[in-house]
Amino acid sequence: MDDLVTMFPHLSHSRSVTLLFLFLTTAFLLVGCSRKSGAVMLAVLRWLAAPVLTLPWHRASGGRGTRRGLSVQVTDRAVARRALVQHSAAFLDRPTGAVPSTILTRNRHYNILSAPYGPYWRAARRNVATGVLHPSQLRMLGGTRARVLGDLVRALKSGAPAGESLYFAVYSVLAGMCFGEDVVAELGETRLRAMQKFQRDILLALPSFGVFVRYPRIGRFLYRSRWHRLLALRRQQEESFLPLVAAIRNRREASRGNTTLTTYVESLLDLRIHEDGGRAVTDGELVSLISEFLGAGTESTAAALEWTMANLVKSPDLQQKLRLEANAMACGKRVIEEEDLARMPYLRAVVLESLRRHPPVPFVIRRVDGDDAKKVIGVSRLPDGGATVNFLVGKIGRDPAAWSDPMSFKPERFMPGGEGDGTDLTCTTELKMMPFGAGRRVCPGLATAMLHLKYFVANLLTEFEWWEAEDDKVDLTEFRGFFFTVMNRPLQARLVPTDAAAAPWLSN
Ligand code: HEM
Repeated sequence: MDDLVTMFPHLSHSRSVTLLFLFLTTAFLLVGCSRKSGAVMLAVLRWLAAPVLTLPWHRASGGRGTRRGLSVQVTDRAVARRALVQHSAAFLDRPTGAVPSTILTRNRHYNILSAPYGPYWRAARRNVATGVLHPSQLRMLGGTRARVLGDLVRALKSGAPAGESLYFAVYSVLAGMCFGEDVVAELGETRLRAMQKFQRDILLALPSFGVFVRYPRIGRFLYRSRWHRLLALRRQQEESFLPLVAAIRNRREASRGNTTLTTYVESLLDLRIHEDGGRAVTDGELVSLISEFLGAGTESTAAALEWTMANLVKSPDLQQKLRLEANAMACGKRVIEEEDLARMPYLRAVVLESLRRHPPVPFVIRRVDGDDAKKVIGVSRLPDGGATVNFLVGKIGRDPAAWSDPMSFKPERFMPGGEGDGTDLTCTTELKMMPFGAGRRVCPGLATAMLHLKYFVANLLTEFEWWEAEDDKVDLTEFRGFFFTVMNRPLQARLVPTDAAAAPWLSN
């Protein structure tokens, strides 16, 4: 039954939905509610879906975008920039059901990713971008990063699997930024790991919940066990996060004025939506915003970190070149910190090449309507309710017109004089790759992600030599999840400590 989720990606068209509803009701009445009825209904729905998905919409012009059904796919860099940057006002909303929180809360509690363009989105986005993700705040988090790096290095030295350990490290840093170091310390590693696990469970289960957004009225009756699972997962989120929020709320009065560092939860408690009567963020929104911060921030950054380390394992010569740069920076220091990273051009090149070659978020998606959008995507009319435009991030970053030998991993292309020299990740001046999206809804975590990627890669290379395991070769095959592109098999590597004496702080 899972393929129903992908079968009806665009059934928002009013006629299709009416037709679907009539058929479904008839089928339901005919076959009754027995378990076997599911298979019959699936066949009916499949049959019903076929003509809807093959509506003869014409091809989009203005690049190599092709238009199928009610969806436009853009692979051309110029079209992507024209749409997302130059005509950003027409490309502001994401389609309902394309983002996790919309699905999990059935459109009831928005976070930044799922919010339609408007006062709530503006306030929530400004809060995170000028608050916890702002470079001035990141600078104050050196202690959190060093604590997590220490735990990570210890785990790797004791033989913990590389891929899984990288994910937990990224999650731990973000949890520190979200709740504060003291709350995370009180939680302890076991509970933090449990929180990360259920966040992952949600991500894996989400694709199967899309039916409840598309069929809000009948979905819960047709897919009863899925419905109960969705409610249970959301309840688990609330039971996990809200007690932490309450603890922070009680505690912060005491520390008010004593610290310049504001955690994400504290900033959310202070947030007011001025254009909406000055209201505070509701508990439902709080849970969705926290879940987004931990989920979107971890899965994307950790996937990129894993891809980067995997490519370095595959290319010992590149790894050694980067290690020399890192060692020169580490010289006599406990850890390579933020200010050092800015002086490591090859490190930046390696991370950028990894994001170009393996962007963790495979597409950027928008719901569009109106004349401006029509002009940009090159169509004369749009169906009722607009169209979905899908910018294929991976293809754009591998465009042979922009990148020589685009499938190869060559960090040198981002060094001075290379074709990627000066690449603008926000795509404001030029769009050559767009791993963080573009335009007004570009990822607000860009600077944070780049800092964490560079920080972990640099320090992990000074700590270890990363070799391919004899019996478990690194496999660079991609697994396309619903929201993220990750390694098909988690990274395994043979780690050789470079010099235990160089890191005496780890023996604490
Ligand atoms: C390597 C790491 C990351 C990658 C590749 C990535 C990628 C993306 C992409 C492609 C988008 C969609 C942009 C668009 O539609 O134009 C996005 C949006 C978003 N990202 Fe990230 N992201 C990363 C890290 C983070 C981090 C660390 C956070 C926060 C902790 C974060 C929070 C968000 C949020 C809140 C949005 C929604 C923005 C909006 O709708 O206004 N991301 N990200």
